[in-house]
Amino acid sequence: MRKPILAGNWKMYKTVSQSLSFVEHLQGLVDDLEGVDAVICAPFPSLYALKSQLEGSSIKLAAQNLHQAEEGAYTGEVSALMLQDVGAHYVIIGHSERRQYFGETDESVNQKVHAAFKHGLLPIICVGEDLSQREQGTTKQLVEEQVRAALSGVTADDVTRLVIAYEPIWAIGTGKTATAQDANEVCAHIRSVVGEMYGKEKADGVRIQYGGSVKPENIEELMAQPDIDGALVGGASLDPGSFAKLLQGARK
Ligand SMILES: O=C[C@H](O)COP(=O)(O)O
Repeated sequence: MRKPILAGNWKMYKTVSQSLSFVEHLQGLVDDLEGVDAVICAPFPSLYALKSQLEGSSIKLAAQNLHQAEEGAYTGEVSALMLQDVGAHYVIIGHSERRQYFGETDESVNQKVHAAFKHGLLPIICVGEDLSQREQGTTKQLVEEQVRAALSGVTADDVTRLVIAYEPIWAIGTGKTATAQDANEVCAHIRSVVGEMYGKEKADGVRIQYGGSVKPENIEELMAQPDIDGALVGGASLDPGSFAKLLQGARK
């Protein structure tokens, strides 16, 4: 049985004080997180402050990116060790916005996955097609290539610790959600690819999220699908009331 995982990706929103106020408000709304892993993917400046505020809470922190190098002259970048040091537990890798605007490639995604594991961070690996790829019918092929590339060299022990987020690009921030059945079909395909690489037992242990215009109104329908184990939520994760409802809806 896979434990659902609901992650709020704040993207480039919220100052440190806004982040702290969000968590304070959320903690007043949610007192029981049994049955769901709650993750906040905050901007870099907020992570350290949130670490202290979340002391004793089961809410986990995630970063939204990392650099693959151990350290070095990479102005503006942040390493896995630095993120682990400020309390990150997970790190998003290969989000489509990073692939689109910052030149992230399947190769750099794979390097980042290895860098994350080396310092005890658990990757949330994002994959997904754009609208033209969906219309051309190449979604499964593309997602398969992304998954195979991202997991290259990852051990069978580590594979069950990471999370894969299927996010169709055309559904991100657009209000258009893939139907729950379509989303599940791609998530099931991702699981079968992991199965080909690592065996069915391992694949059955990997958590696969859906992302793209997830809201309190559609989370339960998505979570009812057998291969969807959680969600990576952008816009609807920015408000504590909405995030609390998403956490509630993510429990299976
Ligand atoms: O990381 C989250 C995704 O990009 C989804 O964003 P969204 O929920 O605003 O569509």
